[in-house]
Amino acid sequence: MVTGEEMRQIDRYAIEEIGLKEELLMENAGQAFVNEITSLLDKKTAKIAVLIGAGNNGGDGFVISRSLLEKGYHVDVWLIPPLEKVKGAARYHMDVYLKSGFGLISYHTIANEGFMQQLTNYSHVIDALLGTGFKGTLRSPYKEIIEQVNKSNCSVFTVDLPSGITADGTDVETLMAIKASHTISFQCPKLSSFIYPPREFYGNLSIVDIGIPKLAVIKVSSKRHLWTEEDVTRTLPVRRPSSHKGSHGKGLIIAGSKSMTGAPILTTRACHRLGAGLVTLATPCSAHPAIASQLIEATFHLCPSKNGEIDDLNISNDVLEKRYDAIAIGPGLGRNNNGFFIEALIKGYHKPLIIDADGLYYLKYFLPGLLVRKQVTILTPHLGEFAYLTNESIKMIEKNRFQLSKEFAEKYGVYLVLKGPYTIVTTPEGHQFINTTGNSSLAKGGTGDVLTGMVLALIMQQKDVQMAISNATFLHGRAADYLTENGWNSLSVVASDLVNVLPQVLDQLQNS
Ligand SMILES: NC(=O)C1=CN([C@@H]2O[C@H](COP(=O)(O)OP(=O)(O)OC[C@H]3O[C@@H](n4cnc5c(N)ncnc54)[C@H](O)[C@@H]3O)[C@@H](O)[C@H]2O)[C@H](O)CC1
Ligand SMILES: [K+]
Repeated sequence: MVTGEEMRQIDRYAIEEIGLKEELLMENAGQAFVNEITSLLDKKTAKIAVLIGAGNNGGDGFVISRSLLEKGYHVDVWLIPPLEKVKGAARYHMDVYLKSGFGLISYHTIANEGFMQQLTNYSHVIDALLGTGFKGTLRSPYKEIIEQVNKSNCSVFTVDLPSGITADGTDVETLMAIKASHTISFQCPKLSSFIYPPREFYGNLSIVDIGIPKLAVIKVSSKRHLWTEEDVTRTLPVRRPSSHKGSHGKGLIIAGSKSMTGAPILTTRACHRLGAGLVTLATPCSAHPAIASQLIEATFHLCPSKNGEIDDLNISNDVLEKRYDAIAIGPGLGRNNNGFFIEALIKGYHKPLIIDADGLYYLKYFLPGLLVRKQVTILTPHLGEFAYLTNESIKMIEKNRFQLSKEFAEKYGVYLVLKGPYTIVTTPEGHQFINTTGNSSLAKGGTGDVLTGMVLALIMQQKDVQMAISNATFLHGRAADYLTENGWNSLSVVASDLVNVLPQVLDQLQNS
């Protein structure tokens, strides 16, 4: 996962330090693009317009056009800028294209509105207008061309990233960009392909290798990575036959209130489902009867309640440390008391602590306590909770999810799980791991409570905290995908469905 600048540095390193010629990389890019799309194009019926800009994205377009024409596809090349504006590697490939005996249409030979008419002759458009070199606001005639392509009935394949989208996805205000059905991106996914709303313009995304040596990527040391199924199957804890319930962790969940009894049930069930050995639920005595009838595997620690919510934990930190390997606090806690027991835990419980939901509401007043806390602390806010914690607007967070979560995690020395499509797990050192599972069925109450229970279960069974969190996040999203792929309508998935299909999801992974 790279920014535009990091991609440029990777390119430069491959070309200048390793000595791969840019023209070669461009040839590889064009050929890889064609290999990826031929299965989607019917050679007999497809009529393809390749729209070519002035930079190297356009250069790719010349390689793509030459390759498709050599394969017998019906292709028209539309060169948008005047010929003399095409430079460098793009110029090299334009010359190769022309000397291979193929022609081009210069956009400037037709009036602007004529182009709209022309588009009706094509079934497909290949967008090689702008790539990672795009910045600022779209200049003419690209703006008009993009509007017309989006209005046409053509199916659009876009080269590297949709024209009008920046690689970093920061300026999401005035989004005028190519709406692609497929994006074939080179070597590394760009940040904007995992940020909404830019992501919506990519359509189906495939990443193709264009022969850039891994050393070039490592040298630029981008600290953002996808957390893939391969990472999960490689790192998920495997049960040892000799294990016993004590070896899979004893967790405490502090959650629930008289008016919110479902959240602690979801969190506790999810924690059991993902293999925790022993789970105790600390909940106000006023909520206990309603919850206890639903949870047979859990034990309880009853807390004095005020306003139907936990008023005090009524247990000392050193007893907590002796009894529990980790604590998760927050689901359904309520916000009507002072939450001082959370501050006491931050200061005095020297083992891993997960703070979620209403726990984050109180945390806002105890943030300085995080600056001195040395032990593992995991925060799992959604966009709204993170906006509240940081006093930023949700829009601001959405535009700068990577940067803002990195700054927060590094400042407070916490693992930050910024939930949403493409949940980002950030470590205290600022490494970021992006989740790629899940769907809109997760956007409803209770799903966050389930994730909290899953994170608690795995951090007690895996040494590496980031891997445990990323695995929990992956499985959580994969449960939602499992449901929608097996007949559940995404509207009707409820949080407890996620918990119920975890065995199948684990089974699918371990047998994949
Ligand atoms: N390793 C790789 O990823 C490779 C990538 N390749 C392709 O190269 C482009 C990046 O090429 P670059 O020349 O840097 O820029 P672009 O082609 O994206 O665009 C520059 C071009 O666009 C004009 N421009 C910039 N901003 C605007 C604007 N707001 N409005 C209008 N026009 C604008 C600018 O003037 C330039 O003329 C990358 O995406 C890949 O597709 C290599 O081909 C192979 C290796
Ligand atoms: K493009």
